[in-house]
Amino acid sequence: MPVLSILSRNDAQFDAKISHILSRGQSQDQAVEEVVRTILEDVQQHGDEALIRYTSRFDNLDLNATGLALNGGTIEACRSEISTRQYQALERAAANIRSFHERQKRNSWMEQDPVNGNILGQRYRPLDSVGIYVPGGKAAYPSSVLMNAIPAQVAGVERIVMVVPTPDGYVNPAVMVAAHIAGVSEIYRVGGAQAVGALAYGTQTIAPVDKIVGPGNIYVATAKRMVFGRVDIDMIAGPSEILIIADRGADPRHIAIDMLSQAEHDELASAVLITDCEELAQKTAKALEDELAILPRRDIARKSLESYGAIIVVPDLLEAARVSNQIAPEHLELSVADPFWLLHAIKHAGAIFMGYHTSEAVGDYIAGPNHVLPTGGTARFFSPLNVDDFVKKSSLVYYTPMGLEEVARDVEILTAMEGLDAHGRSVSYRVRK
Ligand SMILES: NC(=O)c1ccc[n+]([C@@H]2O[C@H](COP(=O)([O-])OP(=O)(O)OC[C@H]3O[C@@H](n4cnc5c(N)ncnc54)[C@H](O)[C@@H]3O)[C@@H](O)[C@H]2O)c1
Ligand SMILES: N[C@H](CO)Cc1c[nH]c[nH+]1
Ligand SMILES: [Zn+2]
Repeated sequence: MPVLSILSRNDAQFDAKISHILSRGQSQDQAVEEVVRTILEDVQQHGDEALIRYTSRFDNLDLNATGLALNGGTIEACRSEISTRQYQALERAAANIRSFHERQKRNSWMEQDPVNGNILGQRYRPLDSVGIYVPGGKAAYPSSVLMNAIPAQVAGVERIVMVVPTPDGYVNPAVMVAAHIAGVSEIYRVGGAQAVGALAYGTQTIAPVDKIVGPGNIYVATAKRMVFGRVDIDMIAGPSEILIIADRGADPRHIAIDMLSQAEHDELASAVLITDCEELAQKTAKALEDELAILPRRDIARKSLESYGAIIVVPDLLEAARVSNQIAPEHLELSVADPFWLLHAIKHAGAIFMGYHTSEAVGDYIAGPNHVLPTGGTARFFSPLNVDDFVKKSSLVYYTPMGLEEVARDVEILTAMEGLDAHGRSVSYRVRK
C-alpha cells in the first residue's frame, strides 16, 4: 500500500483534503493558554527567581549554579566543538543571507513642494532591541539563528538578544557559533513561555526588548501571542510545507526527495505534488516508498505524508497553479520546463523555487532569502521575514506659512465637521493672527 494514493481534481475527497492540509496546527489549546498565562504573570512578578524555578522544572537545570547568561568564554569554547568545514559553511550561508537582506534596506526620503516649500517625508529607523527565541535541544537549527538574527543586524538593531533553553545543561555548539557569526552577543539559557515573558517584561538580569521573533513549541507560540501588543512579534510560523508543481520533464526521484525534505521536519508538515502527468504521479508515489525506506527520520516523514501529503493530477499546469494558489504554500517548487512562464499564474507562496535544479533545501540554508516564511495559507497576506520587520517608519511633515494658508480653509471645514474646535483654531490662529 503506497504512502500516498493519487487524487484527481474531480475526486470527491479533493476539497476535504485541501481543507485538512490548511487546518494543520491551528487549534488553540485552552489548557496550554492557562499554563502560559500563569507562567507569564509569575515572570512579570518575580523576574529571575521565576526563571530559575521554571528552568529547574522544565529543563532540569540549576541556573543558580550555571548563571543565566551564556558568556563569551562558553561561546568561544563552542567554536572548537565544530569543524573548520562546518564553520566555513555557516559563514558562507551567513554571507549570502546578509547580502540578500542588504538589498531589502530602504532609504528615508523627504520631498519639497517647489511652489509652497512644504516638505513631506518618511524616516526609517531600526528597532532598539530584538529578542530571538531559539528552540532548545539537539533539534535546534543553527540555520534558523542566522535567518532570524541577520535581518535584524542588517536593519541596524543595536541590541539583539537570544534566548535558548539548554535542557540538562546541554549547549548546542553550532547554535552558539551561528549566533556569534550573526553578531548576537547577549545570550540567556532560558526557554519556553518564561523566556518570552522575560523578553517582554524584563527581569533583574534581562532588559525587555521591543520585538520577539523565532519559532518554538506550543508554549512559546502561545506566549508570543499573549505578549503581542506589549511588544511586537513576528508571524507565528507553523509546521513546514512544500508544494511542487511538476511537468513530465521532472525527475520523480527529485520530486519525492524534495517532498520528504519538508515531511522529515515534523509529523504536522505537509508535502503536496500537483502534476499534469499521470505517469510522473505514479513514478513519484513509487519513489516516495523507496526514499522513505532509507530516510533516518522516516517515521516522522511517513506520518506527515499520511496525514498531510497528497499527489494530485490536474489537466494542465494552469489548473495546477490555481490549486496551488488555493493552498498558498510556504514553499513552492515549479519543477517545469518553463518556470518563468508559470510564475505569472502564481499569486500566493512564501518562497518560489524555479526549475528542475532548484531544490527547496537551497532556500533553507544557503541561497540567501529568508527561510522564516508564512505557513498554513497565510502567504495570502504575509511575507517572508525581512529587514522591514526590524524597522519602523516615522512620517515627516514641514509646512511653510504659504503652505498653511493654502489648506487653512479646508482644515476649518473638516474640523468643524468633527466638532473639534482646537484642531481648527491651531491652523486658523497661525494664518490669521
Ligand atoms: N520553523 C522553524 O524554522 C523551526 C525551527 C526549529 C524548531 N521549530 C519548532 O520548534 C519547536 C521546538 O520545540 P521544543 O519543545 O523542542 O523546544 P522549545 O524551545 O520550543 O520548547 C522547550 C520549552 O518548552 C517549555 N515546556 C515544555 N513542556 C512544558 C510544559 N508541560 N509546560 C510548560 N512549558 C513547557 C519548557 O520551558 C522548555 O524549555 C518544534 O515545534 C519545532 O517544530 C521550528
Ligand atoms: N524548512 C524550514 C522552514 O520551513 C527551515 C529549515 C531549517 N533547517 C532546515 N529547514
Ligand atoms: Zn527545511
